Amino acid sequence: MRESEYYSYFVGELPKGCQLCVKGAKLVLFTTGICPRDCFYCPLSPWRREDVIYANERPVKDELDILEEAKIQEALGAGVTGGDPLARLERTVRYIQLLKENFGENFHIHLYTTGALATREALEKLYDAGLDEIRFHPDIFSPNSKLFQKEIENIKNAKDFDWDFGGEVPVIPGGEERIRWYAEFLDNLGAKFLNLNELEFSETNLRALIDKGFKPVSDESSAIKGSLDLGLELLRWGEESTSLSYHLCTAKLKDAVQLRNRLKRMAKNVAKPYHEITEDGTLRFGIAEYEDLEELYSLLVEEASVPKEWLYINEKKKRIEMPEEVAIELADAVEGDVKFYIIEEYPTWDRIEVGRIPLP
Ligand SMILES: C[S@@+](CC[C@H](N)C(=O)[O-])C[C@H]1O[C@@H](n2cnc3c(N)ncnc32)[C@H](O)[C@@H]1O
Ligand code: SF4
Repeated sequence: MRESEYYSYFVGELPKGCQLCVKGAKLVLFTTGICPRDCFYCPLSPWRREDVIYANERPVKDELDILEEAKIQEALGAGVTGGDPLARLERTVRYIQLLKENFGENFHIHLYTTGALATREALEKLYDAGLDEIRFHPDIFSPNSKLFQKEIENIKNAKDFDWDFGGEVPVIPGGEERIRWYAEFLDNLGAKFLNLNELEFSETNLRALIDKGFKPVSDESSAIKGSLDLGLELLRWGEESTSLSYHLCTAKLKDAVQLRNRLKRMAKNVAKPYHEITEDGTLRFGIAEYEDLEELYSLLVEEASVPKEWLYINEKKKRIEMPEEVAIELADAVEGDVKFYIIEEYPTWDRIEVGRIPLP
């Protein structure tokens, strides 16, 4: 077992999908929130459990939204996710074709599924559309359920196609026997890898996790205590006992490496002349807030002589955006009720604000 340079651990080689993901080069294509399962650890928010479509954070109204987002990210591939993308099979197949048609054969596409809907016919359609890699997440922690039996039967179909296939499950403390069973099942089937995810809480699943006795690692982390250590133990076991590759993907990898790298790729394509791109891939700039934006704009252009190309009236957020240095200077010079701030935002479609410093 080795530690990667991205705070994760592996045995053998990282699946191609992971290699591109850590670089922030995988578009996250969420083709539906519909899912045949109801895992107690499901991290999806209620509005993501509907039949909604997103390319990263961008809601998809038509196919152009997907292409636009992939271009902004300079994506080299996509991870197709959900819900269960197979719950809307025709749509998922169409999007895989669309990405391959527009970005070429080498645009690497992997897909996550429960396996519940992965009939031979469904897999054939995905394979014919160009899917490169498929990851199964059956309900291994509820082995007596009917759905689980069906998932396991379906997964056996994956070996008949010339793609990379494997498993991906969260490491639930106490679930080691089940994970070992799944690793052996995949190994006997001739699968390539088993990915293990450090268990994380979200607003949605926190209650259920606490009720089962799980606890967060610390106030700063979304990881659950005991999951990482168990994952490491499973990798050591897997290295000895199976010929699969393993990747233990940590909460820290997702937050500190994958997200940061994706933001950096996107920032350079969305930054306006008044934005500074920070080391974390966020956009930093100044803003002025005032009730009459037209009046404020005239004041800045005519009296303070700020070049127009440095100013942007953001009607939606009711503010004027500008370079940080200009806001600092103006905060000193302009009197009255205008409020100046330095802002840090993600370069994502939803432009989440991650920092706000008021200027005196
Ligand atoms: C976010 S899901 C997306 C696809 C699909 N909904 C699923 O669960 O397979 C991708 C992977 O995340 C993992 N996962 C699910 N819930 C998790 C949680 N609370 N913490 C960490 N990983 C989780 C599973 O291993 C799953 O294969
Ligand atoms: S399979 Fe994924 S989307 Fe479906 S309930 Fe489980 S965690 Fe949620």
